[in-house]
Amino acid sequence: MSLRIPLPAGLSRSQSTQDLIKYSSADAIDGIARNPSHEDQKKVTASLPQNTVPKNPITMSTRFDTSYEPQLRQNLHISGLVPPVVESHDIQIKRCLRAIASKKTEIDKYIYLSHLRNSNFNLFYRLLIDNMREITPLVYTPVVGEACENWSHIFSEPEGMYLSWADRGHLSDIINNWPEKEVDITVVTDGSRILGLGDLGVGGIGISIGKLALYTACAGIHPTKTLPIVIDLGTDNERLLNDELYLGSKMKRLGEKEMMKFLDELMVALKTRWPSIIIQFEDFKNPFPSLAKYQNMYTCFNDDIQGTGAVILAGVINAVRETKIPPQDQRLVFLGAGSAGVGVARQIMEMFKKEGNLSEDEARKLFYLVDSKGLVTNDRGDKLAEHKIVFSRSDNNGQQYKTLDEVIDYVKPTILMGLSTIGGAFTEDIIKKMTNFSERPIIFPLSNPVSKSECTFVDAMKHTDEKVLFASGSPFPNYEGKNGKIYEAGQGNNMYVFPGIGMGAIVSQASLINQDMIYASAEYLASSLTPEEHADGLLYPRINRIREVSARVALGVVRAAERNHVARNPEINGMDDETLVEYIKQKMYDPSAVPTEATETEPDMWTWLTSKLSLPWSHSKL
Ligand SMILES: NC(=O)C1=CN([C@@H]2O[C@H](COP(=O)(O)OP(=O)(O)OC[C@H]3O[C@@H](n4cnc5c(N)ncnc54)[C@H](O)[C@@H]3O)[C@@H](O)[C@H]2O)C=CC1
Ligand SMILES: CC(=O)C(=O)O
Ligand SMILES: [Mg+2]
Repeated sequence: MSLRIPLPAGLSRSQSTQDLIKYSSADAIDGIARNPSHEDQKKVTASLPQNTVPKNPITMSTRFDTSYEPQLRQNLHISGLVPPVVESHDIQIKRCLRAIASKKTEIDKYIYLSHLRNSNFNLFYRLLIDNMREITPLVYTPVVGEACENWSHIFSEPEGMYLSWADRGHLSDIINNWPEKEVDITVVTDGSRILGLGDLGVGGIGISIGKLALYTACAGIHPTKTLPIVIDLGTDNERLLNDELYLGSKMKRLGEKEMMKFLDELMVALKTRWPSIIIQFEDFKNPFPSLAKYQNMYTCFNDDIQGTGAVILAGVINAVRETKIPPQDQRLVFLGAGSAGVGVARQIMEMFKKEGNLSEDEARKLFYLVDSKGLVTNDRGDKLAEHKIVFSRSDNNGQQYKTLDEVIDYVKPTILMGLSTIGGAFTEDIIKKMTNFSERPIIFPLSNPVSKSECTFVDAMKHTDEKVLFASGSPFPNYEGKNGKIYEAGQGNNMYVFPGIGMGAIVSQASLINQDMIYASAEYLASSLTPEEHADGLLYPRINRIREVSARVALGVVRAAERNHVARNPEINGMDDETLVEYIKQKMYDPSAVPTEATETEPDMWTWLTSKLSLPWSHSKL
């Protein structure tokens, strides 16, 4: 039985890795995707609706780019306010890279990059898109974790909205304070479980900002159309409560009831101001109630349950194929039975049902979930949280398995997943044991940031004699094998799907984001690897191709939205895959697409200054 998922129509597997790296050029992206003739390509583009090509207006925070020609500077009234040289983004990026290299700590690099984003987001995104592998870890996991932990100490500009319990009853008015007229997508966290770092209170806004930066870099959602939000319902983090610099409300975290009340009001406020807004829930300690309540009412999804489920499903599809063991003969142990663990287990179970022709019950029996109390069983004596019940075992003959070691000996798994927040939990002994149960053990330590990863890439490679099929939540450096071969660690992080899910929902104007759309994101991701990536043993595409990959994921999401009758954009009716993917790409923000001349309506310096003074921060459009 083959698990190979067919490529979406038009996706070529024939391009070289070198080509892929040049994805920032529109021609290169097209070449990778379809390898069309130039004439074919023109036909596709000509058939697109005329308003597709996005405008990229000069905004307050792109106003002082040194790439502007003298005439444009005059029109913008910025002559003399920028150094005289006119230089390309490439040259400016060299300066940025030098500046980053000169910073002594990673958090200093993070701070520098935040300032760059706020002072010239076109340059920031050019830098990020062209250097995904190097810069992503500085704006996302792992460094964003450190930033969130220290948020109240490094804070200098708002960059998003802080909504507190004291604001309830007025959330609509407060949402109206956001200076941008159009918002396509928001990431909302309550800061209660940031990566594997626990309750970081309002510092959690760093994760909303980081996720949205990736929406822009990976899927081309315009930066001004993204809105990071943290809801501040207190914190149980004593360090923060005792810190005079803490920026949030100094009170104990409120309970589930208050949170739902607050979210009810927030959802209405967001939808009232921006009726088509996509809402992504992120890093809630208990995200199940909000997903259950809102998923059929709003265009929303939960990244930790659904995004993670989809991205790991994609990696597992590719890894299971390598093991040559059919789904019905796989056995999976999950360390961690929280939102991510259960979300991932659910998605893989769906795939096993489909690909292995298994009933729900047969598929479910392949999964063994372990939480802080041991193997999740019906008779272990505690009241199980609702989300765990579906995977709770009843075949343990009254025996309770308390440690991961015991569970491994009992289950003899072929697949080991880590979503536990326990760094180093996959010991040498455990990794070695995995080689007894499968020639190619699948070991995915997925907890973030790196310090919480259940094992390192080096350990997984060494202790399995380089046989492991590996993916981690945070990036690991390459590993040089015994024969000098260089192995790359797969990054099983929801960043491979959430940008495409969001973009797909925006492009299709989806009224809802349902399971079929989430599952499609995994299928299209799994099938997006090039032959070279397969040959190199990768489970995920190389990260420098992520913009191309996100367009493919978005295509899958749009197709699923259409199948499920939740797509509302009449422009996409009847488009074939080739035209649709072109349409998606043309919607993508390109940081280099700046106008060469400003219109006469550009304000002079005085108007600019007054508008800047009256606005909370500098991203506002003129
Ligand atoms: N790679 C990725 O894309 C993603 C990774 N994650 C990571 O997964 C981790 C968990 O996230 P959530 O499930 O949302 O958190 P959660 O708090 O809902 O779940 C954590 C789970 O780990 C279990 N656990 C805690 N200590 C344990 C111990 N000593 N032994 C065994 N189990 C233990 C808990 O009982 C719970 O079931 C975090 O580190 C997060 O960063 C989450 C989402 C996406
Ligand atoms: C990646 C992510 O969403 C998390 O670690 O929570
Ligand atoms: Mg998360």
